[in-house]
Amino acid sequence: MRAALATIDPSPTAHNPGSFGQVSNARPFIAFEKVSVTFGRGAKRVQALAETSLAVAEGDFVALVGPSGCGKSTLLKLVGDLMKPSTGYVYFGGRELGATPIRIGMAYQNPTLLPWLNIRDNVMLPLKIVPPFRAEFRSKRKGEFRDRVEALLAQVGLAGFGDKYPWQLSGGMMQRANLCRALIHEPDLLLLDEPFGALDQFTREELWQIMQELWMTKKTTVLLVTHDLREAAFLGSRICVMSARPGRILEDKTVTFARPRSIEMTYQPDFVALNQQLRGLIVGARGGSGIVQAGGH
Ligand SMILES: Nc1ncnc2c1ncn2[C@@H]1O[C@H](COP(=O)(O)OP(=O)(O)OP(=O)(O)O)[C@@H](O)[C@H]1O
Repeated sequence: MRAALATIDPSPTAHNPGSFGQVSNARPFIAFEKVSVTFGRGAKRVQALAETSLAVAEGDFVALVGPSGCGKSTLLKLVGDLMKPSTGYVYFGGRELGATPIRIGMAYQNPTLLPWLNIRDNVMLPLKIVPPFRAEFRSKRKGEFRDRVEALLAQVGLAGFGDKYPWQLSGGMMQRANLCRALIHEPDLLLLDEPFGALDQFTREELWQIMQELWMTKKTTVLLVTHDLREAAFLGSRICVMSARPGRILEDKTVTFARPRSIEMTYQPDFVALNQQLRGLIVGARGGSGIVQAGGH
């Protein structure tokens, strides 16, 4: 195990073009250094991720896109410490993952709210579990922590819904509550794995705007996995396009559209052009069949 981050070569290489495009020589907040992941052995061996390096600055919003099965979720699992790389290292704040406590918030496609808790208690759950909040949970749960939950619920348009139970909410409302729960403990890093994938288009676009506002106010570092190229370009400050399995980062694009971004903006020519460019990269990565998953322009 390596304790601290050796210098990662910040220059793009032929093997991994442009993957450090945005990051200076400064120590990155999150770094994947030559990580690869292989599952199984022998005939059942599957290489999910080819040797991949990626540096993420604090406050970045990085969207990961790429063909199905290319290893996007695997990258999130690595940084979430849910699995170890077969080769390479993952660093947080310059030290190998695990050496420094990291607070992580997660939201996936299906909101995992506990059905026996009301929305307020669901959102408050991380404060009960995660240090340093848990030490003060008993004394603050009816005061400061409750106020914090109510403020966050109001920010996502759920004021007055704290007493409701998950089954009393629509899918979009549950996902808003899910985002609140992912953010209530002020995570260092927010991991989003297709969190809006199951929603209808209008609800999804509403949630993009809410997510953008949350990110702009909280400045949390975010890694988002999505199949929706409009979503990636609306939310991301960077978009990393991955190759087909075994995935690696083919292209690392900085998205410079001014914020706050509006839904109308996504129909403007420069936004559409970016989407087409991304789509072309993914079609190429898939072998040029022209069929891209839902959401691509
Ligand atoms: N535990 C596992 N055992 C064996 N293979 C696995 C395991 N987990 C993932 N894989 C394989 O690794 C590859 C990458 O999976 P991953 O979920 O990271 O892809 P993805 O890009 O997120 O896919 P999608 O876009 O379809 O959600 C896939 O081919 C998957 O089948």
